[in-house]
Amino acid sequence: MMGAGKTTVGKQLAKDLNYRFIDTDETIEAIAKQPITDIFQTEGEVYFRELETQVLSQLSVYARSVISTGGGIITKQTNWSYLRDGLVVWLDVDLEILKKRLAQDQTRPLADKLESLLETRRSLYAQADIVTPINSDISPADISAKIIETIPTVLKSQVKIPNN
Ligand SMILES: Nc1ncnc2c1ncn2[C@@H]1O[C@H](COP(=O)(O)OP(=O)(O)OP(=O)(O)O)[C@@H](O)[C@H]1O
Ligand SMILES: O=C(O)C1=C[C@@H](O)[C@@H](O)[C@H](O)C1
Repeated sequence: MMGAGKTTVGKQLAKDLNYRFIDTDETIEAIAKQPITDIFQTEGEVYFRELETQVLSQLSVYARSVISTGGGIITKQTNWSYLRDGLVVWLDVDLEILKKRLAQDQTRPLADKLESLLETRRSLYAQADIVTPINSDISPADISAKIIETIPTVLKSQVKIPNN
């Protein structure tokens, strides 16, 4: 979700894992040579979503990478096939915390629909491999540590041990 801390926590996680960090929003802005707010205004959301899928499909083949995505990436079924190339993390931040973080921010075109977007998207976010609830002050370093701690359990549940 926008404002959840994907960039902040993602960068910390990449540092802790010694992985590279890539942000799909930043990549789209670099390719389109304009800010996302302008892309929404001039070309519309459907155009943005098409770019987003193409960027994700290219990035999903990268190994040893933390990829921070736009909060709406989970809304397209096609995107899930790319997301599943890695482990998907949902930063499940309380609505009140999100509202506070985004109150002063004019750079997220859909921020005024925060509450309804979260409600419609919640079940999609919940399909993540790792769900990290954030309902109080917790530092990006502590969130990153929690995610790393959970990885072996997730992998264990996904790996099928063959019969001898
Ligand atoms: N764990 C945290 N504790 C306190 N503030 C945080 C935390 N994580 C992020 N923030 C702050 O919340 C704001 C939004 O964070 P960030 O830009 O990382 O979110 P995002 O999920 O990447 O947003 P978007 O997808 O809309 O770009 C920033 O001002 C950031 O400093
Ligand atoms: O939640 C969303 O749909 C979005 C979040 C941002 O990161 C951007 O990807 C864009 O503003 C759309």
